[in-house]
Amino acid sequence: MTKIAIFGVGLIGGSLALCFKGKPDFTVVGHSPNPRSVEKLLKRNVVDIATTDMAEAVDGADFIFLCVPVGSLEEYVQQLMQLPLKSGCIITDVGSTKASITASASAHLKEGVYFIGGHPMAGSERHGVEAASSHLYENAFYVLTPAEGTPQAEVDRLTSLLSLTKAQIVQVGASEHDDIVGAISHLPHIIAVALVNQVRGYNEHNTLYQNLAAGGFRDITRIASSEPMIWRDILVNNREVLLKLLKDWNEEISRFVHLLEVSDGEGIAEQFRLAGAFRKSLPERRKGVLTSLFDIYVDVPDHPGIIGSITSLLGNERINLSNIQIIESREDVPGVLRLSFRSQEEADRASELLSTEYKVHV
Ligand SMILES: NC(=O)c1ccc[n+]([C@@H]2O[C@H](COP(=O)([O-])OP(=O)(O)OC[C@H]3O[C@@H](n4cnc5c(N)ncnc54)[C@H](O)[C@@H]3O)[C@@H](O)[C@H]2O)c1
Ligand SMILES: O=C(O)C(=O)C[C@]1(C(=O)O)C=C[C@@H](O)C=C1
Repeated sequence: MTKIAIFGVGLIGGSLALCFKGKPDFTVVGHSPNPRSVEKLLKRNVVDIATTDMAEAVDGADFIFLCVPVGSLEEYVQQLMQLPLKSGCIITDVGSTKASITASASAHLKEGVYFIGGHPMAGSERHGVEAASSHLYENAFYVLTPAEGTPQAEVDRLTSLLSLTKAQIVQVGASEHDDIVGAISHLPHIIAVALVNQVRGYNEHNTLYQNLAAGGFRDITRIASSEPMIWRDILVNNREVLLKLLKDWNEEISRFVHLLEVSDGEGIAEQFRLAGAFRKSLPERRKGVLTSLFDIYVDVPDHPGIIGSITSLLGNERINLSNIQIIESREDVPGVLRLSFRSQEEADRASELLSTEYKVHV
């Protein structure tokens, strides 16, 4: 029997619980200090057992996942060290920063207990167990930051458990993790929030700003809706890295200020070319898709039955559709559908067929 205790069963902890629950010989215990949350976890069937009692949660646990906000992680590790833990128990966390918790947990560990920092590079702007999904981690990277001296056998044991998430596990140094994730996750959250607040200010005097905000604004600002307390903790924890990144960001913005001041159109185009080429090289990892797919994008009018019409058109021509997705950032404007096919030939046939009625982008 493998017992897994999860503290903080929200978006990330709840998604982990759903990956483990129901697997043969696994028991998943969720902990919350709030009795109402415990009831909710049981009602939603996310865990096998839910409790407000920390000692009960960790009693005999083989793995303990700390999925609470970054600012509470160290306190949790210290509290766990006061409790009887099973010999060989692995404590891990999912916090979005890794240097401070990896150092502090390693310093407080007791004999026979291991700490291995973790961070799944998947999530969303939503929060709470209501947003949890067993598919959240599929094909995502899941970073582990074992401190020096952690036996590789223990890292392997955690890696083996995490294979149930279908994520790709990678090991990175804790400080290197914070530098990189600061740039690709924390800085973008600051930029999104600052941009929304800039426009929010203009909108106070003219609500047309809000009404005209379309795909571009929505694409870049989705993450501005993220949970404030989660992000307060992340940004404060990684402040040194972020202060340096914001200096570099100011330089990037100053470059644009200069290009505009001197009306350097070619310079501006070059910035777009450089960014576009780099962005194109980013690996695409879509949830639940393990083999490569061939996509086309279709502009569709926003009226009922449109998806049915498209799938019927394809079905009548025996073109196999593997996946269909409404591009979320345009959810309430006439939208774009992404249609995925298993072969280029099918994607080409679909494109030819649908272009007679719709605007198709390949
Ligand atoms: N949201 C993301 O995209 C994302 C991605 C990867 C990692 N993370 C990390 O995962 C952790 C959890 O984030 P989440 O997005 O699941 O948030 P969430 O709000 O969905 O879940 C947090 C859980 O912790 C509980 N909690 C909140 N404050 C607490 C406190 N002070 N003490 C104890 N419990 C508390 C909440 O009740 C909830 O169950 C954070 O450390 C975050 O940095 C988040
Ligand atoms: O997709 C999102 O909404 C996220 O914010 C996920 C995201 C990210 O920035 O990529 C956010 C925080 C994490 O710690 C890891 C992933």
